[in-house]
Parts: sequence; structure tokens; C-alpha cells
Amino acid sequence: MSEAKQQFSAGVMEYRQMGYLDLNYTPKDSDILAAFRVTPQEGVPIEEAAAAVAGESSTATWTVCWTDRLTNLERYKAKCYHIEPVPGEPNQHMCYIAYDLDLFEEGSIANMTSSIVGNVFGFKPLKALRLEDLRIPPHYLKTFQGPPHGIQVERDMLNNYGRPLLGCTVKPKLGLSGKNYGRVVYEGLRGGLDFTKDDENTNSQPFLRWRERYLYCIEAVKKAEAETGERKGHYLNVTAPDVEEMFRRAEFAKEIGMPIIMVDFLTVGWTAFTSLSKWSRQNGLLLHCHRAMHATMTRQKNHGINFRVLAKWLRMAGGDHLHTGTVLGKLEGNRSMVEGYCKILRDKYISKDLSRGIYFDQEWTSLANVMPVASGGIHAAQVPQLLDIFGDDVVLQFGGGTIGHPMGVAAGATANRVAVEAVVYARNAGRDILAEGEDILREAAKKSPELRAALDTWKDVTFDYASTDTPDVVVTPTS
Ligand SMILES: O=C(COP(=O)(O)O)[C@H](O)[C@H](O)COP(=O)(O)O
Ligand SMILES: [Mg+2]
Repeated sequence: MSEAKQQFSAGVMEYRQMGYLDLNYTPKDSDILAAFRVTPQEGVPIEEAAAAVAGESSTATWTVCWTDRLTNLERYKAKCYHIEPVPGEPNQHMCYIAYDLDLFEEGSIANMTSSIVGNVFGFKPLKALRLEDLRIPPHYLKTFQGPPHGIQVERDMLNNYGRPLLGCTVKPKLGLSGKNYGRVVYEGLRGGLDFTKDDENTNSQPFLRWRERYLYCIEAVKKAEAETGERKGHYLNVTAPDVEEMFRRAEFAKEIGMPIIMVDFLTVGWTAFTSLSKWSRQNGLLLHCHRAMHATMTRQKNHGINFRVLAKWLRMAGGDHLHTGTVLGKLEGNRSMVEGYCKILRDKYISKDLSRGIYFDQEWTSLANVMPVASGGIHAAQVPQLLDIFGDDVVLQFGGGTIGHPMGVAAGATANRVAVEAVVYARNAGRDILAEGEDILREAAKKSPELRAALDTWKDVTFDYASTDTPDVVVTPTS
């Protein structure tokens, strides 16, 4: 039987016979490309596993369907065009798959995720599957709005240049009354922070309903602005049980004059998030994005979705801030990986760089960029390393590292602000902030009892655990 005829004979057929493996295919500029880490079940050849991933994430099912002949399946089939073994991991291969642009609805991350990370992750012949990276062509990017504002507009709104922005998550994150909550916000902002924020699960619980929290927070922001002459903000979390309620909260945040809101973009879902992003641009509010729930899919190296893919989708759907991990703090984050996420969020063009886990070149066309947020178990003594890792365009968020200060919340905020200004000043004067970091902070602490107390309290606190997610290819610097 000829190959074409065989392809349309009734019965079950291997995916590679159905044309989902095409190692001679040259991807088109307009194709969406995906890099999958594939671990097949024992006895399943990698070529079949790779073809199945391409098939199940595009047009295929488990048997031949006569309706396949009613369309141009050749065009709509995703094609695995390249397979390579993962160094040091005998059961894993990187499989590169190309998808035709017309497989995806314009401007819809919901549609893209239902396709590329849909059913295929539960497919029985695979032991594990991880989406490591995507190449999004300009043709598709231009159907997205992207971040409502971006880094430059944010700095202009805040009139704040040349240093990292400083934030703080209110703690305890649950249980405070509105008045006490507002006091933390006011103390943090008057002490020198630019932002304070609701935590991911601070929504509208019985002990503190959202409207009351919003009113106490705006009062604190306005008071701190009047006292310091600086622009301040508190990210009001608008995450809500339904979309209508989410917008009710966002509208109220705007009405009372808060310049920024926040949302847990994964738990509200891509459709709700994309609507909120468009609303934020139309209404001139910055949109901070907390990534609660991400580690359920990003943390294990052999299965799930790498965070860099979530970061790309977030930049497409449109957030102004995104949590990226801190490298040094209490939560997962290998340095090379975090540097890669920051490049994805901030740069206009990103080159393939396997040492940072970046599998494709990526041109961002005219989409605005996103401010990374380093948050989770960080404190003033780490500012030299944080500045070395993140540079200036970042929000450094110290929750416990502000509110846990022995002299109080405002003193905690002052310690962080003094540390950041001293290290930025030293760097700008040409000093080596990594080698001399401790001296730089100790010198600054001579005139700042707040910083001295912070250093004495936290200087030895580190979270030194092995990362679960590291690059496959480690490039050692030559000089
Ligand atoms: O509550 C905090 C940090 O509090 P603290 O500063 O007291 O540790 C944030 O929710 C985490 O940063 C989230 O993690 P990530 O930023 O990795 O998404
Ligand atoms: Mg939190």
C-alpha cells in the first residue's frame, strides 16, 4: 500500500506514521515553536513519543478519522522537526515542535494553553513532559496588547529613576483589622518604601472586607505622600470569586485614586487576567501580578511548564510587574534561570542561551516590558547581591524583612531604603559592590541606626538549599 493510502486506512496508527514527525521540516518564520522535555514510558521510542506530543497538541486523535480527508491536514498538523538527547539524562530528550499560526486564535492565551499544554500532559505513553520554552513569532505577538504600561511609563508615573523600587508585603497576611492593616502601610511608606502590597490570599475575608481595606490603604498612601513628597502606592489585590466582582474592586481602586492594583494572574485564569490588563491600560492603573500556584507546575524539572513560558504568556497578555524569585531568599530560584526570566520580561530581543534555559531567539516587537519583582525571604544585608543579580529595573520586596525589624515597621523600611541608596551610590562611584558590599553597608549603617539593627538581626540569614530547576547546559565564564 502506498504511504498516502496507508495514512488514511481505518484503524489505529502510530503518530509518526500519521506525519507528526518530520525531521526534514524547516519551520516557517510565522510558526510557533515549542521546546518540550519528553520522558517516554519504557519501550516507547522517542520518535513516537515526540510525534504523539505534536499530534495530541494539534490535530490528532488515537485512530484514523475519515473526516481527516475533508481538510488540509498537512497544513494544520504540528510537526516535530528536531530531537536531541538531554546531556546526563538518559531517559529525556528535547523535542522541538512547530505549529502553524492558524492553529491559534488571535490574542488568546487561553486558546494557546488549551492547545499546547492541554490534554497532552496526561497522555499515557509519556512518563513525564515539560514545556521548556516557546518562540512566539511577531505575526502572533501583534495580536496581543502586552503590558498595560511598561517600565518607562511606571518610572515616569512615580517620578522615580536610577534605583530599584522598594516594596513590602503586609504581614501577617491574614487576620489584621482594617485600621491595623492601614497602619502597617503608612509606616512602611513613610519609612522610605515606594510600595506596600496585599499578599496573594488577602482578598475579602470575614475579618477584613475588601472595601474597608482599600479605604484604610488609600488613606495611608495619601498621608505618606504628603509627608514625604514622594509618589507612593499600595497594590490592592482585586482577585475575587467572579469576574464581575473583580472589576467592581478594580473600579473602586481607581475611584479612590490608587495608582496600582494587583491580581493573582494564575488563579483568576488567563481570560479574566487579559480583561483586567486591558482595563488597566484604559484606566491608567499599573498592574502587579502575583504568581501564586505557579510552583505546582513550574518546579519539577521533568514535568510541567517552565516559569519562563509563564513569563512569556504574562508579557503577551499584559502585566506591569511579575514575581520572578529572588535567588537568595526563601523560595525556589536558581540564579541563571532567574536571570533568564528577567531577560524575557525586560529585553526587546533575547538570544538563545542554554546556560539560562533559553531555547529560542525571541523578538518582542513593540510590546512594552515588565518589571521583575524579587520577593520572598529577603532582607537589607542582601542588597549588594540583589543589585548585582537584578540591576535597577526591579521591585525589591521585603515583607518580613521590613515588618520584622526590631525597631518597628518604619525603621525596617528606612533600613531597606538606606541600604539600596548606599549600594547604588557605591556602584555608580565605581566600587565593586560584591567584594565590598559588607563594608558599604556597614559604612552606611554608621549614620543609620535602622540599618545597623537590620544588619545585626538578619546578616546571617540565608536559605541555602539545592535548586530543583537548573539549566542543562552550564557555561563557565572564561575570564
Ligand atoms: O509573601 C511573600 C513574600 O513575603 P516575605 O518577604 O515576608 O518573605 C510573597 O507572596 C512571595 O514573595 C511569593 O513568592 P514569589 O515572589 O517567588 O512568587
Ligand atoms: Mg505571599
